[in-house]
Amino acid sequence: MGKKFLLAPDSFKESMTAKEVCEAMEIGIKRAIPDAECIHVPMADGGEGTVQSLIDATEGILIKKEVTGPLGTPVMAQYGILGDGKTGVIEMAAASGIHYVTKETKNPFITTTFGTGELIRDCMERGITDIILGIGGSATNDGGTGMAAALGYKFLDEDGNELPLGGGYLGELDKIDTSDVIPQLKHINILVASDVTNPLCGEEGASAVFGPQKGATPEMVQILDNNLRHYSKIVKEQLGIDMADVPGAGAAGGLGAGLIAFTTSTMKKGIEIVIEYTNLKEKMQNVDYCFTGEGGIDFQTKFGKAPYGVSQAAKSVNSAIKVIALAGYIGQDVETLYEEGFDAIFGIVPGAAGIDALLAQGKVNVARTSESIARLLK
Ligand SMILES: O=C(O)[C@H](O)CO
Repeated sequence: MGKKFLLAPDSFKESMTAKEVCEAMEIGIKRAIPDAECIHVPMADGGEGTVQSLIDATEGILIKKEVTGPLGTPVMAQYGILGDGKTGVIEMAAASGIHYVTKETKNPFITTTFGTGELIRDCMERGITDIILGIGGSATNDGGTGMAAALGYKFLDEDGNELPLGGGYLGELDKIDTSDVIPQLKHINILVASDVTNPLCGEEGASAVFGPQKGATPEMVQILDNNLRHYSKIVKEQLGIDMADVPGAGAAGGLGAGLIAFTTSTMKKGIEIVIEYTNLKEKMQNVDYCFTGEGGIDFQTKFGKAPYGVSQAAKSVNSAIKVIALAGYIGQDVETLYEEGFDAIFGIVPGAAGIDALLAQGKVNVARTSESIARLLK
């Protein structure tokens, strides 16, 4: 009987989607072992590429939707519906990401997560009840108020006027009006995959740590931080929810906090969500070898990146499964991963070349490296 290989790489950013990496791995393996059985499970860790990988892994569909971008102008975003037909998967950056602003236009006083809320609303209108929401890579610092506004919450000043969108105005927040919240919202469960565990405010908070990359000067950081503190005080007083110190509340400019306050949400590590929704462990039964990988692998891989999740899953299913990782770039202290379930780690780069050429040749390099490895496994 042919050897059984499970192929579960993350994408190699700017070079290949996770699905393309699976295909290139299979080409290489079959050159060495023609009767090898290859199971493809494209992976992700909750960040960029999660929608594509989960759609590919579950045979879901991609939905395109025009929404309000971070600067208030329309952007064309996309999200996924998984193969089960009832789970939506959204990357907040698709609607509210930092790639929509430039050096000239970035301004966390006015950027908004409204478009992320519109994507959630679109899911609801299609009868979706469960949403996986990857948060991070945002242009925003609005505490998720824009997202909530798209779902019917109103943020009012002391004269009863609605505040303009953006984190710069939250210092004037006096009342949160819930009378127009979309009723179905309470039936939606959101599984939040956050890229960081920072709290909402303070030295480790959203404004201080991530505000500068979104265009905040030191003075703006101070104002934004005070505004988020004031906002969390009002939420606590009026809605009885204390979100300030929840790990991840400060992710995506405080969208983490907004999700806790205004929706039924659970935060979980992105890779755990992906492992669950792709049924990775079930697919690992009776597997001989597990190939994984990512554009870059180093000691940080063990802090929740996809190849780490895959190695842990494989060893928990059967410690005899050999876990083999491929990467374009192998970085610092990679040998520490040998204690984390990785059996071998291979670089795919054949020799010195410009980065553009290497990115363009990703599939060839993955296939060749996979073939070489598979020749040892015949
Ligand atoms: O979007 C951001 O603020 C960072 O990615 C942290 O979540």
